[in-house]
Amino acid sequence: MMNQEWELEQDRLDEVKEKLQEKIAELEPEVAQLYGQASNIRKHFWEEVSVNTSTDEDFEETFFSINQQAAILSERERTHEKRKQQYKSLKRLVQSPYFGRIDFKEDGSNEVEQVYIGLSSFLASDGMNFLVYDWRTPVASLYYDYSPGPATYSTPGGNIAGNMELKRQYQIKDGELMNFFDASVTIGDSMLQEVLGQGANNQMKSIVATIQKEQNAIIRNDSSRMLIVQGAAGSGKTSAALQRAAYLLYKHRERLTADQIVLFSPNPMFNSYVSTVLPELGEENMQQTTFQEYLAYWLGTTMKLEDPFDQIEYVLTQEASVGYEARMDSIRYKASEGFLHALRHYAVWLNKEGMLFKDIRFRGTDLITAEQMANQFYSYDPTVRLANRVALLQEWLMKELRKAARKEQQADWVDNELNYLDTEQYSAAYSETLRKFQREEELFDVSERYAKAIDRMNKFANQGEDDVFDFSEQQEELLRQMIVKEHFKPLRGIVKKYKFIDLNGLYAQLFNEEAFAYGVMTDGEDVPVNWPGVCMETKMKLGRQELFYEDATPYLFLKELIEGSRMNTIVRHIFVDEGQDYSPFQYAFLKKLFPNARMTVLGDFGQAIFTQSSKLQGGDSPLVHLYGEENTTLIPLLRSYRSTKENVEFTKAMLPGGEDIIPFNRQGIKPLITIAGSRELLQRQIARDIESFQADGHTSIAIITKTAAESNEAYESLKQRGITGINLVTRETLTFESGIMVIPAYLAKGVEFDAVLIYDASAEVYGRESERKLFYTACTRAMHRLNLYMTGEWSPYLQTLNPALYEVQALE
Ligand SMILES: Nc1ncnc2c1ncn2[C@@H]1O[C@H](COP(=O)(O)OP(=O)(O)OP(=O)(O)O)[C@@H](O)[C@H]1O
Repeated sequence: MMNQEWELEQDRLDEVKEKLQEKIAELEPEVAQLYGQASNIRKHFWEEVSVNTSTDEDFEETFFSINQQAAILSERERTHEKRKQQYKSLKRLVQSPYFGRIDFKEDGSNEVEQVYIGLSSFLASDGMNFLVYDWRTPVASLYYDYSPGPATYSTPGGNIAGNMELKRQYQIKDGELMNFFDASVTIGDSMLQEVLGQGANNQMKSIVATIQKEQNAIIRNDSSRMLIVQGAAGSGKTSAALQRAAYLLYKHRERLTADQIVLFSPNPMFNSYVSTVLPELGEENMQQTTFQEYLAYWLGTTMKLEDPFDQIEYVLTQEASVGYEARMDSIRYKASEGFLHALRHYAVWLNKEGMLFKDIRFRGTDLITAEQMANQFYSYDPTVRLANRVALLQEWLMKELRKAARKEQQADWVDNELNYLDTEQYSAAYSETLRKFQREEELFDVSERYAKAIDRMNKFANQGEDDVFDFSEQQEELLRQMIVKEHFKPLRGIVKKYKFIDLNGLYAQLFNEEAFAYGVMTDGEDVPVNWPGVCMETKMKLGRQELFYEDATPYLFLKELIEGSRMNTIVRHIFVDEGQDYSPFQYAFLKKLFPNARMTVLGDFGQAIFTQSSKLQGGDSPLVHLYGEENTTLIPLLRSYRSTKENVEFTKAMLPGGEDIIPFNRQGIKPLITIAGSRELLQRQIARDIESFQADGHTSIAIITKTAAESNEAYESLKQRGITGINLVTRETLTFESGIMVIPAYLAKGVEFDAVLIYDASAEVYGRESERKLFYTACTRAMHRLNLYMTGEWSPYLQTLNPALYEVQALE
């Protein structure tokens, strides 16, 4: 029986491969021509944002119409692109045409349909018969959601119910059938066992062949504005996110393109780690960025920004320094919803009083003073929103500048500049001036006058010498205008770029030591305990034109309350990975920045290593408040796939609430705790263990440290001990390489290794309760092997563990 089945499957595979080859041969000549044409993907999506000075609705509408035009224009390009894509996916299919099959009998029908599922659909030449169904088609969801028996799937036309008679998984490599299993006869998921048993890679893999039911729910969710996934370490959050992006691109292929999806990653290295998944699935990559990149784009030219890794280094290493407690208070407070409300109220208060401006000066004197600006500003109708008033003031300032420029034209310094010109220079400057004028907006006004001048000249030709028009006088006037205009250019720049607003002053004004004043400005917000310290730290940093990481987003938030919000209406989906690491502020920001986007947040509060973290679920989750409970779906993931059962049992035991985590049943070796009598012994043992891991065939090995300084120490000591090919990963590292690496825990977020060595797990290093999650994050990076080393007292997180969960060895 089995042999017969095997033959049938083999024959079918051969047939499909042959048809695929035929189709490839047919497309080849056409595609050869199209190659070399670069795809046209938008790189900096925020360059396309615009300032909103009117109502949100107005703007959305304008943008919508612009979008439509752009869509038509790019349609042609897309057709070419589709051809190339089709060709590429056929090439991929030939290697492995499908990975699954279900036999489905629809209720009321006598026929059993065989549905083969692969990376993309492939139709027989009659155009009717699906030889392979794309894994994202509605019918394919049966494969992920059901075991044989009654099953239902939904289509745009409604639900279809029936009976699944068979569910089969295939392993096809390089076009060869290696194996297949029927779900009804295999115990456990052997396919998944095999995939998870493999080594870690420096690139994330696609998981389409083994997507689990609860992951499928994330991938195919297409109704909620906000989808939150709270998932244990290694539960496949990032994997699900990437397959979800591929799913959305497929489902909405007529109107959604890859550049309308943006992924926010924890660091640039992570971007490189996940960048191959979508292309592997036959889709163009989505846009990937980090929040820091966004901050730097808008603030980086005027302020020196601290990044989140500087901040965490400070938090982890500077406990003994003066002002530490105040800074911690400050970080917590500035990430809170309370501060968000405070800033919103502050903008309302500024409508009545307190706006701060900067004098506009010219050649050493005040042209328009801050006081004049304030008077003008507060003369506008008080019901006009802050940003709109600023826009009015901006217009007024432009007008004032034009007035001042006219006055300035007769000034002595202009005479001086004119006098420097000899005849030749003079006429060259004149024609240059004219040319410039013709290019500029004010052309109308000037050319009108010029036309009049020509007119008068013509009259002069007719009327004789008496009525001589002094052409040189006109030339001079034009030149004077131009000279002043050139000198006023920076002033216009100040106005256009809102530099007449004292933003630093406005932000600093909030941090007036008097809690009472703060309450007045923010409609009664309370201040944190260490308020004077918070105020001092903040103002000191601002005074140096620098911003702490915790200040950068609120500062930008205030800037936008004043200047108008920037928004991008093109992007339709945002994915935020490691979502627990973002503050409520950052979420408020993303919501504002992408008004037309749905948000998918993936995270794990168990790995919340930053002080400003947000809870993902529960009544106090800022994420649930963002779009309201009715628009939010929460999907928990409790099964952990990355690590062996032994590793998961060990790590979950140190996490409060970890008892809910369910390890995938993959057997391995218990974590090993090595206690060394000295640092020397510890380092020597680490070097030995690395070699033995390598001998066992583990290619990706990470020595995980707490801080950058510890990383340096580990790196140097291993080099000295003759371990070669080690990469020291710092926050500047852009690509994720496999091999041996030394890496601080906060940079190892989201990635995984065959073997993890925790460089120093003693209480001296991981002693504070606040660092428990950092430790947990580090340990959960291990797929197969986890070793921990220490010289002194054990970290308290380990002391309380059941000794049956680990092995211990002591070195003297
Ligand atoms: N359904 C699946 N089939 C095969 N492999 C899977 C599946 N789900 C998860 N994995 C694997 O488990 C590992 C962890 O997945 P992933 O990195 O997506 O988890 P995560 O929840 O984002 O983890 P963390 O929060 O710890 O960063 C990866 O190697 C991934 O390929």
